[in-house]
Amino acid sequence: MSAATFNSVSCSRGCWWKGDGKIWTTSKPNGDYRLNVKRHSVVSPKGLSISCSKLEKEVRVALLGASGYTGAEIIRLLANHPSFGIGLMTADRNAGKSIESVFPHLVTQKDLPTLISTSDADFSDVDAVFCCLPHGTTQEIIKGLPHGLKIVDLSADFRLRDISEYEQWYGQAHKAPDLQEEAVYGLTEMFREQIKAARLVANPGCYPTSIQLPLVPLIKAKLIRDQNIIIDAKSGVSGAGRGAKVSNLYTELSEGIMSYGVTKHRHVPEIEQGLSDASGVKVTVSFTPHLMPMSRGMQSTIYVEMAPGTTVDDLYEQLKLSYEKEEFVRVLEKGVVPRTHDVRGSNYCYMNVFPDRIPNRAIIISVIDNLVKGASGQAIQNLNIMMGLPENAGLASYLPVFP
Ligand SMILES: NC(=O)C1=CN([C@@H]2O[C@H](COP(=O)(O)OP(=O)(O)OC[C@H]3O[C@@H](n4cnc5c(N)ncnc54)[C@H](OP(=O)(O)O)[C@@H]3O)[C@@H](O)[C@H]2O)C=CC1
Ligand SMILES: CC(=O)N[C@@H](CCC(=O)OP(=O)(O)O)C(=O)O
Repeated sequence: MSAATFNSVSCSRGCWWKGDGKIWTTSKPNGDYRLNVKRHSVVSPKGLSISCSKLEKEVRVALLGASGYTGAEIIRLLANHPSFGIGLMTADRNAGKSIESVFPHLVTQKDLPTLISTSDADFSDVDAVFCCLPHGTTQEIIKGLPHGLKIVDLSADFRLRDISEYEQWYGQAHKAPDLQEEAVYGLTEMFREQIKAARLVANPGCYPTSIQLPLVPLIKAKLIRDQNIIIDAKSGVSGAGRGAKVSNLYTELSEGIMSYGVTKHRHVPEIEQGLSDASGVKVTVSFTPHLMPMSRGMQSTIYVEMAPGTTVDDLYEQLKLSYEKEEFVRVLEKGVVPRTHDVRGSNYCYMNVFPDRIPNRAIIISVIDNLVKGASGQAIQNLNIMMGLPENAGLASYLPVFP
């Protein structure tokens, strides 16, 4: 016998509920209670484990890839979110486990659903999806989701407008070109208006976030030359995800620095897409990422040529002006060096600009936490906007963790 064969039950609080096994309503005031039924253990109304709880979090989100680093970070950040509750969590190798068995630091997060395989997920009870799956797996999964859901995809699968460029840099054909056309690039501070109306937001990569935030306003204002931009960037190892790789072993990483993806990192086309849009002509950059012996954090040090007659003070004032109303982007006092330590665990980007010793050149330093502003924090910022909530909901209370 399944839950659908009866239509009225009472819960442990003693209130009566009506329903069909899937959707339940109660006569409780304002309908702000949710009935919790363990559907898989249903034998009869008598055998049901039934309780109801006050519905404080009215937006139900699904978390695909909850057993990865960005998934865990979304769970951590949502603990303080006033409106987003997690209704569904998926995993691959970890399907069938509880979240605290995968991430013991989340043991205090009670009432989270058991991790299930993405292919077993039922989306009928959720309003929105955070997709934290590896790139290359995401297009087909998102294509199969019910149309009414708001989706923020943290992977790179919908970031490049030109699908031939996706194929060139990611080594496989795009599997959802129609969806690519409707996807909105989720660099929040730049595309807020488009994000409001979006159904699918492509959350930016961590390096592109730390690089575009300082460069886009300066290029738009024509204060720097849009050519000969050199970007030297460094990331904590969590940027590579939780999957085991020899190159990410402690012995390989500790007490050393490693450049990787030299001249061919897949974030190049994403960075160049954003900078070219800002400039109006094709921009190419020299970009070299480095793996640092730290778990999280990202710094981009960017060398630029200033436009004729422009000073470093002009660049500084433009950045100040561009971000004066932004909560999560801070242009530090003149001369103060941004440090990854100062944004760790928070959704902030800190930046500053310095004169180079070579005339007409400037050095920009931008730092973020790759897992927060570079991934899960910006994803929540975007879903807040998509759901018509305050943009800082659930994010403002996270101060950086220092040291
Ligand atoms: N880490 C970072 O700093 C950033 C990451 N991103 C992007 O966000 C996405 C998630 O990254 P991250 O959390 O670091 O990655 P992880 O490798 O830590 O986690 C990946 C998640 O996806 C699940 N998974 C893996 N393969 C499949 C599959 N074939 N089908 C269904 N589920 C699968 C894993 O399940 P299980 O572990 O149970 O096998 C896990 O839950 C990636 O696209 C990444 O590029 C974006 C910005 C920054
Ligand atoms: C240290 C490290 O390996 N970092 C990742 C970037 C993480 C990121 O921004 O992610 P996606 O584009 O994958 O979403 C890399 O270089 O591929």
